Amino acid sequence: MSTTIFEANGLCKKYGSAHALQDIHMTIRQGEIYGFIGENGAGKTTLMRIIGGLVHPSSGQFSLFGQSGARQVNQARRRVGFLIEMPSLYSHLDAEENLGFYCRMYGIKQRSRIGEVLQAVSLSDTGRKRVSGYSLGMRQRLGLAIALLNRPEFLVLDEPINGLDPTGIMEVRQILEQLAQEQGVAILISSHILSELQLLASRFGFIHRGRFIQEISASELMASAKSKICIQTGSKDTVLQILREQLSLADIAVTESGEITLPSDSIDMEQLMSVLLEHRVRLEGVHLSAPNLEHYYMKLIGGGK
Ligand SMILES: Nc1ncnc2c1ncn2[C@@H]1O[C@H](COP(=O)(O)OP(=O)(O)OP(=O)(O)O)[C@@H](O)[C@H]1O
Repeated sequence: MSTTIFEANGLCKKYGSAHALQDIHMTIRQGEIYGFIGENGAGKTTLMRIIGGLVHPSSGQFSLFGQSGARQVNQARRRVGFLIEMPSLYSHLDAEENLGFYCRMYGIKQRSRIGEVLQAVSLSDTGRKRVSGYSLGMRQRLGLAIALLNRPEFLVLDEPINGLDPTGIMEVRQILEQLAQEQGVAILISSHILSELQLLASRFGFIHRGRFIQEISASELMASAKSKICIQTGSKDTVLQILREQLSLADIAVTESGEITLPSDSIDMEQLMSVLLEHRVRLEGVHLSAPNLEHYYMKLIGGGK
């Protein structure tokens, strides 16, 4: 079992009488990418702010790198990189100058680190361009570069792929995967883009209205539901008849959008295709759908069918 990096025990945060977080228990281990999922206002940022020392819990405890005393936790925070909301960027300065400011703030003397993090987030070629001319995606990447400056062993990233285009999202995924796999960095990441989190994270924690409702590993997610064959066709009745009567298949369903689904292990895909084509049915699409984080989440919070 790898080292515990962060552990929360009964963490609560109240704003007035409103609970932003209630009785949170969770553990994040070295080298894992932990996807933190919840609706707007669920409490994700609040937990991250607690880790960053920006907010104090109302009750409960947490440890960081095994440290739980206030002074020791503060020391331990030096080993963490944070991207919580957008960091303050000086818009009249370029990327290098902004990073230089944070180096001074963190007491990082090694100037070559600036070039390394700029390269890591693909901003090396921005030259003297001022941050005021940056796109949202470039600002996000500069924010990530700031979080990487201190060579963190734990990264806390609140919606780091917000505003990135598909290439930017893929680049960030590659950076994070590399950090976790090659350097054993633990990563806590929140995002509303669940399809991307599913590609990235090895474990998922679900929070709903301030309560931690479930945790599941990537492999448990894959085992949570059978993958399905999905058929889109203009000859729905004929296809249903073939599947039920000729192929004697059970467990066939029709979705609201008219797609026919059946368990992928009930028939060989090639056999299915050849029978359907033999009957000259009009096929608009046939694909395999794997268990999906979005469906899992919707079901979990009672929003799915
Ligand atoms: N400073 C504050 N004062 C009062 N209430 C707050 C404060 N900060 C957060 N809250 C409340 O705490 C709850 C949790 O907010 P939080 O920002 O942690 O949610 P979130 O899961 O990060 O949401 P989002 O996905 O929108 O970022 C919300 O109801 C929010 O309104």
